[in-house]
Amino acid sequence: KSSSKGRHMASVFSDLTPDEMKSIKSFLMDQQQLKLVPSQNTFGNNTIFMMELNLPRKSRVLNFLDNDGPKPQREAKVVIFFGDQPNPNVTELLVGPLPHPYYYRPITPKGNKVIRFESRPVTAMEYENLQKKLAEVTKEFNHIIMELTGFSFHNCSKRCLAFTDIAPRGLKSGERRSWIILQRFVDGFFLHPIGFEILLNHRSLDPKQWRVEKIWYNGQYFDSVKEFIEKYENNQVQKMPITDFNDQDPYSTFIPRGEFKTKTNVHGPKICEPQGKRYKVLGNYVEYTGWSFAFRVRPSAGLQIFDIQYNNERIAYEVSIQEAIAFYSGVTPAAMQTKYIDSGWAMGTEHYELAKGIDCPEVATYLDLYNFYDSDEPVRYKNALCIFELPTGIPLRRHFDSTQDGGYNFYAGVENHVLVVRTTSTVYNYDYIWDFLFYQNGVIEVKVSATGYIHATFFTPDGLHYGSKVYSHVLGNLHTHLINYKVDLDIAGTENSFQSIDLKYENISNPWSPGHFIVQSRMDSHLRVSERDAAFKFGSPLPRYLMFMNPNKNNKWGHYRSYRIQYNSHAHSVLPRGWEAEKGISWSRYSLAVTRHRDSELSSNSMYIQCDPWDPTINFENFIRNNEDIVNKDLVAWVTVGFLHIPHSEDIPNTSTPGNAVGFFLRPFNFFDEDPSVASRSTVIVKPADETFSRVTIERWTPDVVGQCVSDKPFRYNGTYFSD
Ligand SMILES: Cn1cnc(CC=O)c1
Ligand SMILES: [Ca+2]
Ligand SMILES: [Ca+2]
Ligand SMILES: [Cu+2]
Repeated sequence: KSSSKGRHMASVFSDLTPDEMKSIKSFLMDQQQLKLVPSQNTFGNNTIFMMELNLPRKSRVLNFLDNDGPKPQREAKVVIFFGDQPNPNVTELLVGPLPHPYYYRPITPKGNKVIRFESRPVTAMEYENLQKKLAEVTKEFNHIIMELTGFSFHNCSKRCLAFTDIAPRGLKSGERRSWIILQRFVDGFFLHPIGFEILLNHRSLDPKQWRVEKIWYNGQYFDSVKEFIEKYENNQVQKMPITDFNDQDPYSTFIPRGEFKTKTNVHGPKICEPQGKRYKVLGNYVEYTGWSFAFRVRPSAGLQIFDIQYNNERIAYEVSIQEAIAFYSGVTPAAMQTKYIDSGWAMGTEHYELAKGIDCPEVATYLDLYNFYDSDEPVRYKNALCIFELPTGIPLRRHFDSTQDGGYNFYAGVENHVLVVRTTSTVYNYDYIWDFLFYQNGVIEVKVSATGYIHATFFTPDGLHYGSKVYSHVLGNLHTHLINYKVDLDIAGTENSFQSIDLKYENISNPWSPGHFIVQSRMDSHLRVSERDAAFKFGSPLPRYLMFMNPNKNNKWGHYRSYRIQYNSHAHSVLPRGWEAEKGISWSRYSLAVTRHRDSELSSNSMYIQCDPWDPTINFENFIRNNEDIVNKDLVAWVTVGFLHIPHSEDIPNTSTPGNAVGFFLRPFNFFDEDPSVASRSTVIVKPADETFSRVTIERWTPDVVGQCVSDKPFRYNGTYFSD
């Protein structure tokens, strides 16, 4: 397929353009019956909250991609906040056709469930009101906050307070009351809790009705502001003054301090492309070595890669981020309540500009992304996605064929390069770096690295059961990060089966020494026939080989063509099955679950679960409840990776990426007849030209001289240990 055809095909997955967003908005605003008003109005109005591409059904897309069928109609999914209704609710509308829409209809959630108004994500307008309310309610005890901390919400100049609201917002469906942590508003304010946490009920559509329900200060609970003030004045409050703040202290900042043994005040190595780019980016379509694929970035969860092909053969229809959660523990009410479900914070829209040379190499291709989320216009996020080719610094393959006497028969090696597609999500304190890597040997790596600031609470001595003290009065709270991915592999077609392989010991008579026994391992393969049979709960070991295979297609050697899912993860579940908020993240019960592909089971995530995990709009458990047959069917793997994070002093000022990356590989297993990287021309073969090894012949398929950026000397090789 030509690059221009590839680009045309990939456009079926491309995100809404700013022009499409504008025309959808003006079409909907013209629909009088919807009574839509601009989004920065009050809560009691009907507003457009967000819009995104509505993916066409897979069968229609495949008909377009594979059979020259018609291009599926482009449609959008638009989320409306219906505040101006007797029963305020959230409704999703299907709007089309694009680019000039003339119809819309509600998308009915499974089981006709109404999306409760309380389950909507918090908007900028709600935050403005929360900020105002906090200023208002703290006014009454501002003198106490000042006395204890020197910081305030009022006339505060360089000594202001910030806040972090945590979620879920209550204890049962229909509630909207958030614990709010007060912090000093300085660089890295997440690391500056001052000891106050406030429970604010903000369910009412009229912010005047919002009420403080509880105050927590340094280990004590109070039912009202009045009770707190009275007890404080009667010396019934355990005070923990923290007025010794020093604004020269770099603690929570990125400012360098200390010295290394060797200097770092000149540039380190950089990536360069001496003969130009070896990949193509055409809109949302990418070609690199044998690979081609399409991508999009959805507002809730971010990057999705589609139609991944190697040598014009599809390997996966979709590999995409579904959800990222961080569930915490602690002794303060905010810490014990924090169960972040980040698609509910629109992590797919929180992709800010990538810094050249730090977030991605200088030479990367940078693309802008557009969101229509909690705004009245498309908003451009400049350089928010990057694509680059990276030398991994380790050979893809190599061999030094020694003669064992100081000489050699040949040296050969293949340079290892990988194409990376990267976005980031800064979800308040945390920064996730999302990578999809394409290796030349047919391997795909999917990886998330966590960095940013930890979520910290005020230190009280009992907090030490739930984390580490990382500064005076600051506890880094333990939490588990879990990330769920959808992996819709289509191995040599859509009809696939799923098999696990592990080893079992056998004890057999030794055929070459009667009376002795051989104990060895033997493959123990297990075809998984139903969804339950292919749902692997955390707590039981995951078989080591997890294979998507096509039982109708063999490679040259008679094996079923397969791809293997290989984990790089240290995850565990976060709550007992069925316990309250756990119902909203039932995918997290399983490290892996393989289900039948259903267009009605497009995602495991929903933006509404963070604010209502108790009665979730999507329940992943329902995907496997009907325990469908999965032999020779279109299958999807739901992969959960993650890690336990017990913060420690080296998380100050930031969690760093080394050791904090998890993910998985998709590796060919008898899919090809040999390693497809044999097509790589980044290969060098060296052979001695004579018996004295004084001359060598070098075979290579790339220019002799790399070019200025690495060295202006040609590649040389000797290989012996007896010449210089
Ligand atoms: C406020 N918030 C929501 N998610 C995060 C990052 C994960 O812990 C922070
Ligand atoms: Ca099913
Ligand atoms: Ca599939
Ligand atoms: Cu963490």
